[in-house]
Amino acid sequence: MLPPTSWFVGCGNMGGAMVAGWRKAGIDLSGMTAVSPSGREIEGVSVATAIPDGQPDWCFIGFKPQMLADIAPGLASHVGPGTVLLSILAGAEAQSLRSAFPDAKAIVRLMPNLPVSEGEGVTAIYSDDADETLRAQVDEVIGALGLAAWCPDESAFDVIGAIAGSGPAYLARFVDALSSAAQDEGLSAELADAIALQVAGGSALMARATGETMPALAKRVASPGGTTEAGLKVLDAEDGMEPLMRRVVKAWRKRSEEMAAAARD
Ligand SMILES: NC(=O)C1=CN([C@@H]2O[C@H](COP(=O)(O)OP(=O)(O)OC[C@H]3O[C@@H](n4cnc5c(N)ncnc54)[C@H](O)[C@@H]3O)[C@@H](O)[C@H]2O)C=CC1
Ligand SMILES: O=C(O)[C@@H]1CCC=N1
Repeated sequence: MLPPTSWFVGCGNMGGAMVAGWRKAGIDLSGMTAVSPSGREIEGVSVATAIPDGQPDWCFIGFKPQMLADIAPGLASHVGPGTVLLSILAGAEAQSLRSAFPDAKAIVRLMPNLPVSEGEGVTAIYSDDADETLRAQVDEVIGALGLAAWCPDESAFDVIGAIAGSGPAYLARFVDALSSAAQDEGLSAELADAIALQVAGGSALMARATGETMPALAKRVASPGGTTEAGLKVLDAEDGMEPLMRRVVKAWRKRSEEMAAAARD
């Protein structure tokens, strides 16, 4: 579980979701301090408005990637040879983090997504210097938030980030588009939103329970020559869903590479 002392420097949307997930999983957070300039209360952890004295066992960083160059110089002396640095910053590569925190015991990159707050998240994990003991500890702590996926390299880490880290936003757009289409056909916004979300949630739950593949699920819904098939023809067209998602992931990767280059400077 979490070591005796841990800090979460920059505990906003995403950091707060991780804390909520650990709370829900019953993880002991008594040794965790969130460092947050706003001083906003975060249930379950103590909050400091400035970096405290000392060096924690683990130091999570969860501020915006663009702030790394501003925050790291003041934080680095607190990340000593006994401190593991765990970063959720998109785009900041292990090598850049190592330069910013040269004394860290190990550098671990995490790419979580917001459903960690419900214990239903996906978190990509990468480290090139964590030993077996640390890997097992990280596995346990991150595994409490949902699926924990260790990546062999940062390229795989980026792919998981693209589909899981950002995935809730992409899925939100799909569900919203389904609702908008229903509203165009005359349903009220309230009913259309509720139905679109129930379709997404229900289908995901069913597929996970049965282990059914997505093509098999679609086939089971679409009667030959029926209404679903007519709709699927639009989604399956040459300029349909798959090429669209490929463009989405390519745009993610391009932006991630730009951010990685900026963090290297
Ligand atoms: N939102 C998401 O779904 C995901 C976000 N991430 C990563 O998480 C990080 C944070 O993103 P969000 O939580 O969405 O942003 P956010 O803006 O909600 O959180 C950033 C937090 O950093 C704090 N902060 C600002 N200056 C600070 C300072 N000098 N010292 C300490 N804390 C400071 C802010 O008060 C805020 O609470 C980013 O690096 C992003 O790449 C990663 C995966 C998913
Ligand atoms: O949009 C971002 O850059 C972060 C990384 C994944 C989700 N949010």
